[in-house]
Order: sequence, then structure tokens, then C-alpha cells
Amino acid sequence: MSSRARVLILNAALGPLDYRVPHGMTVQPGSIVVAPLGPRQLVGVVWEEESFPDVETVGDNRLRNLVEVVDAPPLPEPLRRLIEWTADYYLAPPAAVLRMALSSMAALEGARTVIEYRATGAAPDRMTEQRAQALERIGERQGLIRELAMIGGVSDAVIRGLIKQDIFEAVEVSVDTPFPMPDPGHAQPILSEAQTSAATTMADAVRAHDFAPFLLDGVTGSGKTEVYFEAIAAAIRADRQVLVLLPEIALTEPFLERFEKRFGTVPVNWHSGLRQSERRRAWRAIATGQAQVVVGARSALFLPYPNLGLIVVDEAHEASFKQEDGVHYHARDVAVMRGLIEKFPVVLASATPAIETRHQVELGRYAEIKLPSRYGGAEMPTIEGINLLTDPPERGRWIAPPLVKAIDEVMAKGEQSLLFLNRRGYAPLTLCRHCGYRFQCPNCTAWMVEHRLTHRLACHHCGHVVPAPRRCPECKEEDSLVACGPGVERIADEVKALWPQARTAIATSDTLSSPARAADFVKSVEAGDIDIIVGTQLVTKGYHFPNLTLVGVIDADLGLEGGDLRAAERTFQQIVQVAGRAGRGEKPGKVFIQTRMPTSEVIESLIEGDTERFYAVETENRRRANAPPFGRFAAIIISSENADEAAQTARLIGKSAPVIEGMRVYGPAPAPLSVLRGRHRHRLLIHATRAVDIQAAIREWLGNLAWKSGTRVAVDVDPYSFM
Ligand SMILES: Nc1ncnc2c1ncn2[C@@H]1O[C@H](COP(=O)(O)OP(=O)(O)OP(=O)(O)O)[C@@H](O)[C@H]1O
Ligand SMILES: [Zn+2]
Repeated sequence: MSSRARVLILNAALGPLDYRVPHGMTVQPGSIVVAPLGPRQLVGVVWEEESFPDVETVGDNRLRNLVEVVDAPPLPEPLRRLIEWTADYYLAPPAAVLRMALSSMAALEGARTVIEYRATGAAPDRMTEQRAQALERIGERQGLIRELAMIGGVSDAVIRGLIKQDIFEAVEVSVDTPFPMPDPGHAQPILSEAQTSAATTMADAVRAHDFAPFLLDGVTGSGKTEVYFEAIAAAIRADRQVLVLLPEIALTEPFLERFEKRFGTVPVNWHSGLRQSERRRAWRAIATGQAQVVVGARSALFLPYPNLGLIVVDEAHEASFKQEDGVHYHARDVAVMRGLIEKFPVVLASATPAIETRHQVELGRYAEIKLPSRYGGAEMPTIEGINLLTDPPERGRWIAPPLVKAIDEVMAKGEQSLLFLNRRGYAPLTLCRHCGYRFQCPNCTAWMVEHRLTHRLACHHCGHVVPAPRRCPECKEEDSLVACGPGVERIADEVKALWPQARTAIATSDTLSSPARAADFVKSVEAGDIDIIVGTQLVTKGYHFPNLTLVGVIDADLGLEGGDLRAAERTFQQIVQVAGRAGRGEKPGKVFIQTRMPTSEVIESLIEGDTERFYAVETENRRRANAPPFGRFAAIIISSENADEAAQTARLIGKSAPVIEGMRVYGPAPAPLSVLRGRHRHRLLIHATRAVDIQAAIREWLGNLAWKSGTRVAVDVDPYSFM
């Protein structure tokens, strides 16, 4: 009997393929293998045949041999089920989901060491511009040739030239040294009564080794982190792995520090910025079970932990857990599914839970744990509205008089303020005052955003940047360009004009672009070297600055623009979160919200501090509109570099829409972002009741259609973006 294996190979365009297992090789479902495909060799995973029953059977004599079995633990069975579920639910190719589990090719190679290079400090005989740039940018960093070339912005050849001259020296790096073990007894805090009860409930669930979804709903500063640390401690004691998902890399650094204080060592950190060798080391430690606690962004969710005992999703309401390209999955929801399949508790921690999550609590599916007050007697801040219609700022300014006065007082007391505006850069739109020309991105339907700090105009959708021009490209008038509207840089300018003595910091993804820079920022705020922070949503959550007593929301109405189904919820969450940064220490905090709509539901609930009112009204709105969590949405996004082909395919899909009771199809229509990265886009929106199997309907609908190879058709189940 010849032995065959069904293999899911890492090629999203292909389904599983059958191979022959050559004599002397043994494989089992989950084995990671190398398989031939045409002239190439690809990595794949051996899969249960039953999972893909429709694969066309190829005669034994036509099968090709597997090349080898990779020296890595087989992909665990529950993870294979999770990959299947994710592919099914989000209508994604299984191979695309599998790729997220095998996300370090280096980890699958046998070698245990790699050669990295670092500067010796010597200067080259001949200093070229490229060499100087490389040396300057690389500094003391160490990495593979390719990585150094990337950092230095030069070709590999430049780096190789420098190696030849001994300007860089080789360092053999062992990639598989074990990570230190966190110690659950290292620095146990003394928990308050409410905290103890919350921690006990979760730790008991961890010890029970069973699926248990929790909503840890605690006001800002209530000690949610301290509490779920006790659940982590329980998992470590039970020798099970833990995954903590954070919504943004910028939050990692403060988390690592707190974790180290509590457990004596930092956890394994997984993010997109890891060097290849670090990634490999982390992947292997995770796959072998050696990595006990892992913290990461959503991409850490599909890694092959053999022994997970707990997942914590911190700031679980954050939309950044939803992936918006490739596989359109929601990490919060997939985390819960992983807990169900692998039988362990999942903790969703948030001060402002998503309506979807609260609904699960109401249905009795998730257990709710509440922490209703701040730790250590700190008070919740008081919140006041500033009506911009009756109390406007001076012309050309954005900070209204009552907020100016409040900042004056806080400055006088030597305390810190935070001004929140969710807009990067200097101004969202730049135009020529002479001819009216507006700077638009050549690749996207979007205005270019002025960044004065870097003297550039940038597209926030595709990353296209151009130097800020001195003259209008249209009418050639010099110095005629004017900035329209504020971004954080412009607010920072205003702060400088009003309080020249104040030390300010701009905190956005531009300025806190790396974990190291985020750490520097936190240190200088903690050390009292900053008086006024001007920041985007990046600083609204996670941070704990005891001397920060004033928060000003520059424009509360901004988030309500565009008006997608979650606009009100998102605005509410953002403002509660940013307000939650005020008065976390001994001194009480004050929050000012600038708005043109002081009587809107969102703003009134915020000012009255009536969370329940907001949620009740918003939930009722959703129920009436049959919007999530009551009804369901899915989007189909068609894109192509060729405008006609995109429109044609969209029409074809629209024409073929099935008629199903309880389901309506809207569109196709050009997407609001009708051109993105040079691709023309059209959208369809599908709205259905819970009773409809929306995935099956879409699968059958699109399965019968064909389009040109340059056209992409993406399905977004439970969409968050409607652009
Ligand atoms: N039991 C405790 N013992 C000592 N310090 C505590 C305790 N509980 C909370 N704290 C401290 O109180 C502060 C707020 O706690 P933490 O950051 O965990 O709150 P949080 O609920 O996660 O807040 P947010 O949602 O606003 O980020 C932190 O500095 C934390 O170390
Ligand atoms: Zn663009």
C-alpha cells in the first residue's frame, strides 16, 4: 500500500493537494512538510482528508513525493480546527489562515544559529554618501545583511562592501535560547475586596481547564491589569501557556514593564517589528511550549501554542483587533473561538465594552465581572462640556477660552494636561489660496495631510509622501498654500503660542513609531519632563500618569462624521478612555469636551457620566435597525487597477445576487474610498437576519462567478470599515 497525504500548502490560490509519502518518511495530520509544486518547493501542513472531501483524487502513480518533514512540532489538532473555522467563517482560503500560524519561515529551517552583523566603529577607507547614510541609520543595531540594508535604506551590496572592509563584523547568534520563566509569586499585589473576588473567579476558571468567556468590565483605573495578572499567575502555576493580545504595539512597552514588576521577567513579545532571528526564536519557543506567556498584536493569535490555558484580550473593544486586509478576521471573536475549541477561559478586558460583547453578557453566554470603582480611592474625573457655538475659540484657534483657563490653572499647579484630537499631522487638507488647488493623493481618493514636523505631505491611506512644496503646482504662485483644519501638530503650535514655557509632546503613531520611542515618551511624562501632551487615540488608553489631571477633547464631533453604524459607540468609547487618563493618582481629574452638539445622546451621557443610558439608547437603536449584534452585515469589495474591469465585475456580482428571505443586498456602488493604492473600488453590502447562513449564501453566489485575474474580490464578514 502506498502512503498518501493530503497537504495544505502555503499558496492561497490553491486548495489542498495530495502527495506520496516516500519510503522511510512518516507523517501525521499536522506535520509540517516541504512539498514540490511545479519547479518550486513550498511549505505545507498534512491535513485530515475528511476536512477537504472534495479534492479531486489523483491516481497513486501520478503523485509526487513529499520532499521532507520539517524539524518542528506538528500543528496541534485544535489549531487545525480553528484554522478551518476561521477560513469558513470569514470566507478566506484555508492556506491564507494557515500562513498566520506558520508566520516565521526561518523557524522552519533546521539551523540553530544565524550570522548577524554589527558596526565595529571603524570608518571605511572611502566614505560614499550611501555608506555614510547606512552607518548613520544603522548605528548600533545588529541584524542580517538584508535587515541592515532595509534599516540603512541602501542595497545589500553596500552592506556587503562594508563587511568586506571589516566595518561590520559577523556575530553568530543562537536563535533558540530559552526564554526566562515568569515567576507567579514574584511580587504579588494586595488586592482590594472587589479585585480579589474578580481575580478568584478568573483563576478558578483557569484551573478548571474549560471554556469560560469573561467580560472584565472595570472603569478606567480600576486595576483590570492587576486582576487579570492573577489569572495569568494561575495559568503559569498550572503550567499552561498564556496569550495577552494588545490592540497596538505602542501599548506593549508599558505592559512589558508592568509584567516584569509583577512576574520578575518580561513575557515573550510577538510583533511585526521583530528581527528574523527573534521571530524564529519566539515561534519555536511558542511551538514547543517553552514560551509561557506571550504578549502580542492580533497576529499572535494563530501561533501554534500546544498548551494554551488562557487568552486575555486587553482593551477588547478596540477596532484594531479587526484585520482589514488579507483574511478579514476579528481577533477578539477568533480568540473566543480558540478558547471554545481548546477549552480554556478567555478574558475580554475593557472599560468601554463593545455593544456586541455586552449583548453576549445579556444573553448569558459571557460571564461579566465588574470593577465599579477606581483603585486606591482615586475618584473618577468630572466631565464638562464646552459649547463651541456659544464659547468659540479665537479666530484661527482651536482651544476655547474655558479650556485655556483650565490649562492655566493646571500649569500653575505643576500638573500635566492632555489634549486629544484624533488627527495626525498639521492639517487634514492643504489648498492654494490663489487658485483653490487641493493636494490629492495620486493613488487614493484622499487629501494629502500636511506634516510640518517632517516638511511633507502624506496620504494616510497608502503612505505616499511628497516634500511640502513652496509653490502651488497648478498656478505656480509662491507661498500660497494654506492649511485647513487642525491636526495635532497645529494644536501643539497653538499650545506653544499660548504657553511658551510649557514643555509639550506630540503623541501619535508618527512620533511613537517604535516601542523604544513609546518607552521614551512614557519615561519623560512620568519623570515630569512634559507639561502638555497633544495626542491622537494612541494616548487614550492603557497609560497611567498619576500627575495628569486635565484632559481636553478638542473636537468631540469629529468621530461622528461619516456616520457608520459604530460612530456613536466609537466616539463614546474614545472619550471615556481619554477622560480615564485624568486624575488616576491622588489628585482629582477634570475633563473638558469641546463640541458643537452638546445635546446629542453621546455628549449628554458623557457629561452626566451615565454609561448605562448611552448603552441602552445605542443598543435600542441597533435593535431597531436590525444592525449588529441583532442582524448581520457582510461586505463584498471589488477592486482592480482597471476602472472598467472593476465596475464590470461589480455589476456582474450585483446582477447575480441571490434572493433569500431575510437577506438584502445593497449596491454595487463605488466605495467611499473609490480609489485606494491605485485600485478602483466598488462595494456591495449584505444585510441579513441572524437566521440566514450568510457565509453559505455568499460562498455559493461568488463560487459560480468568474472575473479577470487582475480583479480582486474580497469578502468582509462582520465589517468594521465601510470605506
Ligand atoms: N491592588 C493593587 N495594588 C497596587 N496597585 C494597584 C492595585 N490595583 C491597581 N493598582 C494600580 O492602579 C493603577 C491603575 O490600575 P490598572 O492600570 O490596572 O487599571 P485599568 O483598569 O487597567 O485601567 P485602564 O482601563 O484605564 O487602563 C495602576 O498603576 C496599578 O498598578
Ligand atoms: Zn494614497
